[in-house]
Amino acid sequence: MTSQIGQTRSEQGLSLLRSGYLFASRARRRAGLSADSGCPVRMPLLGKQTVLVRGEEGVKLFYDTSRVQRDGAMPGVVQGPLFGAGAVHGLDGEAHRVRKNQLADMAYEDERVAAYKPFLAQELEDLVTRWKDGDNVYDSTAIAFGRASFRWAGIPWSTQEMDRWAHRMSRLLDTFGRPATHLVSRLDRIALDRRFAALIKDVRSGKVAAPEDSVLAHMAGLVDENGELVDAKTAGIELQNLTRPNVAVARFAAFAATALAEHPEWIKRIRAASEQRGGTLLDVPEAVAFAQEVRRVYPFVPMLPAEVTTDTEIQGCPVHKGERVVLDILGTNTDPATWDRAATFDPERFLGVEDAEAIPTFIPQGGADVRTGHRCPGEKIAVTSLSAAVVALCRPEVQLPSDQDDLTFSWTHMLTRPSTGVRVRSA
Ligand code: HEM
Repeated sequence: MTSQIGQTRSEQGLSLLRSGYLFASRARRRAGLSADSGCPVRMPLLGKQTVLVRGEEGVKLFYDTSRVQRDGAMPGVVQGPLFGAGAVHGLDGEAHRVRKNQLADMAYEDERVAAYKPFLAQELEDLVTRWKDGDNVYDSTAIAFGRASFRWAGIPWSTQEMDRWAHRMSRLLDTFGRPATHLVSRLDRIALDRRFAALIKDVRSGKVAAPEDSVLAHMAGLVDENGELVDAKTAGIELQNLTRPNVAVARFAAFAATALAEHPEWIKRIRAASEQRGGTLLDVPEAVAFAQEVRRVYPFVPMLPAEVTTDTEIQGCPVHKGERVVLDILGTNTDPATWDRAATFDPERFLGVEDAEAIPTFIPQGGADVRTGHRCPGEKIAVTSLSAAVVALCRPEVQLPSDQDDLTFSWTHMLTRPSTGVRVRSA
């Protein structure tokens, strides 16, 4: 542990907009620290004193509910379009515990994940066939993951309707939070909220039959901390929060395609391991390790904000009640203090690791505990989707690109991805 603290006195909002994923390392440098320093940095950010933290100590502070809260911490420009108004992400205390447990029961329990796998495998098998006409990994896996999620959730839509909503969900991720496209994300959010609220109302009125014990049936019956049914709009938003983020795994799938193109030795290994298991797409250990390494080093969620509720300190840096603490997600996943050859892409590091979620500094989908904190309940589903897509991309008939347009992406643009979506074709 160190007591060195970085400090910047000028407002850093513009730097956040300009620097994207490089913001945290630039902030450390600007404060006189090295880019990969583990020391906290204090700065004014978007009009509020903020302490930027990373690593194990940072995770401990950020997830300590006796010292921080989420309510009001996420800028509205992100919270509204991305998660939806009143979603679990912004709740605290008992309201959060009760809502979160109902969602984790759906997404985190092994039986629910097992129930998802056949839908996913079917969609990806069909996708490899569709790749004969040429497509891109991002758009095509977004549709495949969307269809698999909606079917898993028991949503009784036609394939065309599933594709329409999966497309709007993936467009949300490409457009929210940017002045030029913000309106598109608002319109998609309004349309999605209306469609999902109508579905919940139809289930509640008996007009639509939700399969017994399905995710849809449980979300239609979502209750608050007083045991009261939550309103249809909020229940619809949480049903989206159990399906939309799986569509978002398409971003990691696009990054995985670039990583495979750059590490062809892993294509051979993953293909052989799948063939040894009869050609399955599911649970291939080499593909799971590859997926974990993609989640560790490729840029997706950059940082998370929370508000400090009591005077405290981190590594000798005072943090005052009412100030903001920002957890550097990417900087924690690649923190040289805890990761060997932190900047090197090496899936080998995850081979034989039984429970990657237990690594305190591996937080691509948040840290600490799923049931008691805000950690994402969808990690098992995300890793299932991503690793199966990795196996599909390693099939002998699949051709990955070598064009730089497909293999590069901006580090200053949030959310980033290769702009082509990574073109793909199967023979
Ligand atoms: C690309 C894949 C995904 C990424 C990068 C991701 C990332 C995250 C992150 C960073 C958080 C916030 C953690 C925190 O605030 O401490 C979160 C929360 C959440 N995620 Fe995910 N997630 C993904 C996939 C999923 C999936 C597949 C599901 C559901 C099946 C899901 C459902 C949720 C829910 C419901 C929350 C709110 C948890 C809470 O506030 O208590 N996510 N996710």
